[in-house]
Amino acid sequence: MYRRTPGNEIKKPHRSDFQVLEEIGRGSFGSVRKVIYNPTKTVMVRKEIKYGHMNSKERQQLIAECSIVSQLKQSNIVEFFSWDFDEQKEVLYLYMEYCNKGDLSQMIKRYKQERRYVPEKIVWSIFAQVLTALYKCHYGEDLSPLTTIYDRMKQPAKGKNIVIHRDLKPGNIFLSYDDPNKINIENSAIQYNNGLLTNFKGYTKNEKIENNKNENIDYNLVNVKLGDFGLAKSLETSIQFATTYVGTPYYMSPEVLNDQPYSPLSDIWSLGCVIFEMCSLHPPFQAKTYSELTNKIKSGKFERIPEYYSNGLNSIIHSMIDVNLRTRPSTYELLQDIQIRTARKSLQLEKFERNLLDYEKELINIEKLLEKQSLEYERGLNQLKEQFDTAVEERAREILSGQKKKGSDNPRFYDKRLAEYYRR
Ligand SMILES: Nc1ncnc2c1ncn2[C@@H]1O[C@H](COP(=O)(O)OP(=O)(O)OP(=O)(O)O)[C@@H](O)[C@H]1O
Repeated sequence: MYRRTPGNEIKKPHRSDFQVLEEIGRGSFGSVRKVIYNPTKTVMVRKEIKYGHMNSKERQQLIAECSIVSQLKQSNIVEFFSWDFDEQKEVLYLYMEYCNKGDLSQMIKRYKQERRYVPEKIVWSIFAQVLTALYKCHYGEDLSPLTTIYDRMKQPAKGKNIVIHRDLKPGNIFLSYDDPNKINIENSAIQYNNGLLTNFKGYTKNEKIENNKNENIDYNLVNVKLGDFGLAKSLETSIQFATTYVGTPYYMSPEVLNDQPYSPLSDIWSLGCVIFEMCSLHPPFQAKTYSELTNKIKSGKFERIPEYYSNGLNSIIHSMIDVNLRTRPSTYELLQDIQIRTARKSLQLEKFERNLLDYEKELINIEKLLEKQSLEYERGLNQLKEQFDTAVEERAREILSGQKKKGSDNPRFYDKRLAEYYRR
């Protein structure tokens, strides 16, 4: 992301390096737009956060959290590229990886509209990927790949750099196909034409966005990316958060509702609610009023997920939505579950297979290129051979007729052609 300048020093991207495209949504703190980072032609999102109302302490906290989140690099976490300020407008811009297949709330909505359950294999796969992201956040280290599903996992060290998400909900779990940047440029409302950005022919912006909404997505193939975290903490204390946060706390743990501090286990409660919703197509606790909802959450009583799903899945969800913090499992403990291990192993194998296929495609391309080069080489050689034969014939005719062509008495006239022939 950081490009090298002629002086070879690494330069932080500037706002002018980004081409701003269409708005893809609006959150509590401002709009989210697609952008292109011109030096690498990469599609990203730019999220804006208006900070005018914050006092200097809150601003400093926001910056500190940006820098923590920017260091969280893991393939199941939305990559954070850079940020900058527009001091006049008092807006902070965050530049992040663009996830091209929407988020989990949109996926749940689709299944609900189609009156279908999300297949259990997809539920486990998404569950395992979010846990992999949470492992990085809660323990500050990457989860090692599994050799077999029975591998013993070493107990993670007590993390120094613990990051708690604090706002885990379906809308913050993003979905993406592999190589999103390539796909995005093709699917975008604009396209490259000889290096210039032009409007996509035949589509108005809105039609194209609408088309993307109706596009077929194979949820077996999506990569899960956890996004939008950390920042909630600094914003939560701000006046804007208090006045604009209108969301219902469906995923908030009872301890947080009771004003106790967030802990990694609060994320586990929220994740339990998200997985429940993926199965039941509605959150575990619903109510008409805020106080009825918080009472239900604090009681911790909710129904079984539909019979369509296994007892194993039902019981792991119930273990997570547990009011008792002492018995609620940690990320590490959840990763021991045999179904989670199976889902992780199968994701690893699928990725390996995809890499093999890519490798095979690359080999086929190289083979075609070599074939083309060898044909061109042969054609060139034949041309030279013809030229040489013609020259020899001409010379023979000259000798026989006793005539001389200008320059042909110079032996180098023929040597040069011969040398070229043999050099080839
Ligand atoms: N990295 C991303 N890739 C693709 N789409 C994104 C990305 N980040 C946000 N979006 C989309 O932008 C829209 C607004 O997102 P944002 O996270 O700001 O708000 P929200 O989650 O809807 O609400 P809140 O601000 O209360 O969390 C959503 O439709 C979301 O799916």
